[in-house]
Amino acid sequence: MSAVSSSSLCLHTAHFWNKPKEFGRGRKQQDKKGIVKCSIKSGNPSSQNAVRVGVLGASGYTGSEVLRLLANHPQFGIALMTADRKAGQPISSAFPHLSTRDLPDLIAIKDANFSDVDAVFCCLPHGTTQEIIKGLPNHLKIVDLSADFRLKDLSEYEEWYGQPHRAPDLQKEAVYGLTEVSREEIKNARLVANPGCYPTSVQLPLVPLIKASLVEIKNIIIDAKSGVSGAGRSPKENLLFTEVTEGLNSYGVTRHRHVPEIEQGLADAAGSKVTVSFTPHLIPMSRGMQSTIYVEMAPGVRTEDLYQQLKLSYEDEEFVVVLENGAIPRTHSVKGSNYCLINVFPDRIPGRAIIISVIDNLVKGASGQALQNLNLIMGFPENLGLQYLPLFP
Ligand SMILES: NC(=O)C1=CN([C@@H]2O[C@H](COP(=O)(O)OP(=O)(O)OC[C@H]3O[C@@H](n4cnc5c(N)ncnc54)[C@H](OP(=O)(O)O)[C@@H]3O)[C@@H](O)[C@H]2O)C=CC1
Ligand SMILES: CC(=O)N[C@@H](CCC(=O)OP(=O)(O)O)C(=O)O
Repeated sequence: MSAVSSSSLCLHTAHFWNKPKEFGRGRKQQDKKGIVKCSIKSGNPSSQNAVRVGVLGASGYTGSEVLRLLANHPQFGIALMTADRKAGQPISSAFPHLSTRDLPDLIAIKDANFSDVDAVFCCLPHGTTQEIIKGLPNHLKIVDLSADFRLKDLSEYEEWYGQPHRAPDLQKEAVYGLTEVSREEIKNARLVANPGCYPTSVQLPLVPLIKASLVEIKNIIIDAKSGVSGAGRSPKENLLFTEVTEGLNSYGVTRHRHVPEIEQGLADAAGSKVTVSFTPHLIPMSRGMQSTIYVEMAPGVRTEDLYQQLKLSYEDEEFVVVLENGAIPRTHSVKGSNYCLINVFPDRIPGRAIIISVIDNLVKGASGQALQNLNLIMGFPENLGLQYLPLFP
């Protein structure tokens, strides 16, 4: 796969997701290449014009989730969508659930012309993403959902990802996009490294508690569980129905690549090195993630203090909700939404507390947070296109 070609297919139109397809009319508006004509000017966020967005990796789970979320976005129009194996196909063959809207066909990245695009969501596998982003034109705002630009320390990147970083200069420029923590930096970023799903579910509860010195930064134990969509759409033997259903699979024990990402975020909050025990598990459900976090409280601190601090930290946040005392956060309560639900409980072991945090791995853990970040970059209200209630049951 190569970097972007400028002599390639040019898509001069953006597709507005906020209107359902007009059956019988929409098709008539297509030109010979099947491109739907819409009179949408490109990206001046301060005016009423639409921002023209590209989705790289639109045939994957996070890419399709970006498309679903953009359906309710009044300002972002979809200008182009890429795939690898599925390049050349209409989106309806990759994702029948998206076939009720007029969208561009999937194309290879090498055939994409970004001259008329303002911003991209990069929903590609980690490792290959850095080369692709390196080849993108400078005018683009980029929210990268992969892990490629998350670790500031390049030697740590090499240690955990097993290869030297191939775009170190871009790495220096990237802003880590945990929205509630780095909002102001994100607003001015060109390249945002969207956090991993597990790190999002862990950092949202722990960062305010560590910043307030309410928990000890040693002895943090994280027991985390993810639905299978967290592993992406490419076929893998360990993701077969027979391997996953009716079972619980731990993986990456002691060496999951989200360990350094979590430790980096917690160290920033603490101002000193933090080491965590982190064990992820695959559970037989499509989407959803829970992190159960065991912490030791600072001397004299009570569980109630942790609870009040979390309440205070997130009282003005729309998407992070600290539940009422004693209520259990459940993955069912966040499915399809951008919410993170948190609560804290006293442990039977004196001086310790148990924190439970749940998110939808594909929304707050990926595409929803990415949209939150692009809204910020483009100067729009952060919640635009994200006010979905969870799907329950
Ligand atoms: N799934 C999740 O819950 C989360 C995922 N992430 C990260 O987001 C990124 C995307 O994940 P996800 O959507 O799950 O992955 P998928 O495997 O579902 O999708 C990957 C996408 O990238 C395309 N692709 C694969 N290889 C290449 C290549 N060499 N060149 C160009 N395009 C390529 C695929 O095209 P095709 O289908 O045609 O092969 C597909 O569109 C990953 O980095 C992942 O780690 C982050 C947070 C959560
Ligand atoms: C269930 C499952 O396999 N989950 C993925 C995490 C998904 C994610 O956030 O990955 P990135 O860091 O690549 O963005 C994993 O454990 O690798």
